[in-house]
Amino acid sequence: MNPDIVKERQNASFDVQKLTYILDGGPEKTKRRREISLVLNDPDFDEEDPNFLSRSERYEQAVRKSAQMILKLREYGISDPAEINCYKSVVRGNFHESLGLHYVMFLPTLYSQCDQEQSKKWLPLATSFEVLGTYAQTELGHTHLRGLETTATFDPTTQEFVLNSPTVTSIKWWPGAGKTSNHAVVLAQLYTRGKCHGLHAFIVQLRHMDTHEPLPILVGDIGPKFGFSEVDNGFLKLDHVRIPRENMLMKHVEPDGRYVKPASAKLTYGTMVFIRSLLVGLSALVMAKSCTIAIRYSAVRHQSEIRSEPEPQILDYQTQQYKLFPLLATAYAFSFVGQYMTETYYRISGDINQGDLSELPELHAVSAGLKAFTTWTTNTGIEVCRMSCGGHGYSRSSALPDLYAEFTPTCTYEGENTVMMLQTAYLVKSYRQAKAGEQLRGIMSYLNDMEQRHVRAHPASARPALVDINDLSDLVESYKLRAALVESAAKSIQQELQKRRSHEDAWNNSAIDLVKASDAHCHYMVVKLFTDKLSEIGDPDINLVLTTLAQLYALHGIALNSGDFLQAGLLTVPQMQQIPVRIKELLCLIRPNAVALVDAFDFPDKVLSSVLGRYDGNVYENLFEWARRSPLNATEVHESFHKYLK
Ligand SMILES: CCCCCCCCCCCCCCCCCCCCCC(=O)SCCNC(=O)CCNC(=O)[C@H](O)C(C)(C)COP(=O)(O)OP(=O)(O)OC[C@H]1O[C@@H](n2cnc3c(N)ncnc32)[C@H](O)[C@@H]1OP(=O)(O)O
Ligand SMILES: Cc1cc2nc3c(=O)[nH]c(=O)nc-3n(C[C@H](O)[C@H](O)[C@H](O)COP(=O)(O)OP(=O)(O)OC[C@H]3O[C@@H](n4cnc5c(N)ncnc54)[C@H](O)[C@@H]3O)c2cc1C
Repeated sequence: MNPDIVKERQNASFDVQKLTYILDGGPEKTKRRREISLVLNDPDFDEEDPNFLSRSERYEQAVRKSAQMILKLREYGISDPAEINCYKSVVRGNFHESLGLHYVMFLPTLYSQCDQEQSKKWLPLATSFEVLGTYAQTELGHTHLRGLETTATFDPTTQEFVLNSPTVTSIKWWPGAGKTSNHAVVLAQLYTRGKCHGLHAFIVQLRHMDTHEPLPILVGDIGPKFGFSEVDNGFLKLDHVRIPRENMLMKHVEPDGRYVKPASAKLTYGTMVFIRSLLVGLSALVMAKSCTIAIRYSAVRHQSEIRSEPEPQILDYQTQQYKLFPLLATAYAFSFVGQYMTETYYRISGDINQGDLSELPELHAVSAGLKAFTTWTTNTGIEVCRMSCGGHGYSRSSALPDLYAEFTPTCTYEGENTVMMLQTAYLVKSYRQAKAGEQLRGIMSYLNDMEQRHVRAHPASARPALVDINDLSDLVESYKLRAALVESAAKSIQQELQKRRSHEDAWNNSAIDLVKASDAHCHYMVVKLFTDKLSEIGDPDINLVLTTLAQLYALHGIALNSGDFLQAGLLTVPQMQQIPVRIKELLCLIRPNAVALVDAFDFPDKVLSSVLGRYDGNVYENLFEWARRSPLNATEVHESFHKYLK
């Protein structure tokens, strides 16, 4: 064990184990997660470091691992979805799996959209993995749902739907598992009795069940990408492919071609809402991994000097702390927001299953906004962690390049982040409702008293100081009032309308304000949820250290967005000047606990797969060992010498 890291752990002011329990949701859950993590010792999962393999080899290794996972899940009798998720995230490490789409999109779509008869047919096939599925929605030319071109036309004479990709732009593009799957949920515009009824989901068989040969359908892999090398993102061109009427999910077409409206057309989009909710938790997980790597490495790396010899740990540099500790605070904040998002998703989707759709718009708005907010922040955060590790952060052995490459598409997939932020229509609508005197409930209720508070551009000196910057509840209140930026967005729309612009143009001309308002709303939610969580934590030592992190998270966010807070007169200039001073004090308070705080995330070394983030801190000898395994070192003299240099 590296002596620096031993010393760091001795300095901790709280019980790491107890904090792990809080993150997991209780000691029982930690125990079970650790039991599941024992799978890492299973020799059947021994594998080559993917960084030393070609793309095709990586795909093959991933398929083998996916198949092993299925067998092992059966062998160990793991069937609870949360446990399956835990098991898979341990085995997957920092990479995706080729059967991922089957689990996260195909199966959930079947579960939520099959009627009884369809469930009876498809669920046994899909849960036994005879049917391997993907989710084919995006097309070469469009992702915007109303713009999708693939058609499904009902033919009452044969009781079939005819699926067709009429143009190049209508070819399905991106769905994972282009080579792996034999079925797809295909999203297509439904036509019956000559009328279009919008997007609906259909189950389409793509490949022969025994030989895996494609049916008369063009299907394949779209080629190498920025990351996602284990995943065969695919293309799919359907040329008048016929499927039985029973393959339409939620069956909205009667045998005579009559269309029966669903309770809400948006139920077809449910799987996207599910994944967006999951991505909030994934952001927390990846931010936590990145911080673990960068902070442990910063504790064992010595460089340069502060006073005179010996060289200090780089974690003692104030600037290093300023790079990493706000991200550490963010990892904690997002962990609690992830828990909230999961609970909210299951609560509201439970109501939806019972026929109560009243909270569907809120679930959509919250999951879309938080997905965008947390993935954007994490995406930037991983890169900060990587650069804070200097040159060694650039080596794939650090895992940070892979974490970035695998995570960055979360800002794009499942709804491009700007587009998701623009789903703030809901916020503006809520604001208008509140203005008209309606009492809002839930997370939007803060808009009820906006008219009284009148938060808007104001000379800061003209307003009384509202905020004690050391008081978290005051900071939450400030974020809440800043979230009233939605008022500016609503006003911008109003002004545009007064200029006789159409509603659509008024919307587009206010889009920057709308995204800002949405971002401020999400930021408020994160600060509030983090602060609320503190009241649940009884252990005084843990409460203290998490309060310090929450304060850092809130104040750092204000420092980054000082213009908003000053403009709205929420903070005075002298208060603003105190914030950097307080942030520096908080960095000093967090410093002795930094390693313990990342230890509490409890990532096994194999899951981190990072030489820099090793628990024992023995970085250098293992870095040398890792480099020696590089395929270029397989022979002392590389063949290119004989071919070209000699
Ligand atoms: C420590 C923590 C531990 C935790 C650990 C946790 C670890 C977890 C680990 C797990 C690993 C997970 C990751 C795996 C990897 C995944 C692989 C990759 C998968 C990628 C798959 C994909 O990438 S798959 C394709 C996704 N492709 C989109 O995402 C299209 C976006 N584009 C749109 O989504 C629409 O285009 C857009 C813009 C809404 C306009 O929708 P539209 O066309 O209908 O038009 P409008 O805007 O007019 O909307 C009309 C009205 O519908 C309302 N509305 C719209 N959507 C609604 C909805 N969903 N629900 C309700 N309401 C909705 C709207 O709010 C309006 O409401 P209103 O009328 O009242 O105003
Ligand atoms: C790794 C990966 C895996 C994927 N897996 C799947 C899958 O399994 N199944 C599937 O169906 N799809 C999948 N996708 C596709 C993914 O869902 C889309 O790429 C995503 O929804 C974004 O759409 P787009 O690529 O068309 O981007 P575009 O929408 O073309 O975005 C390009 C730019 O235009 C801007 N823009 C677009 N519309 C607006 C607007 N209304 N207002 C303001 N700005 C706008 C965006 O902000 C962005 O800056 C995957 C994508 C990736 C990268």
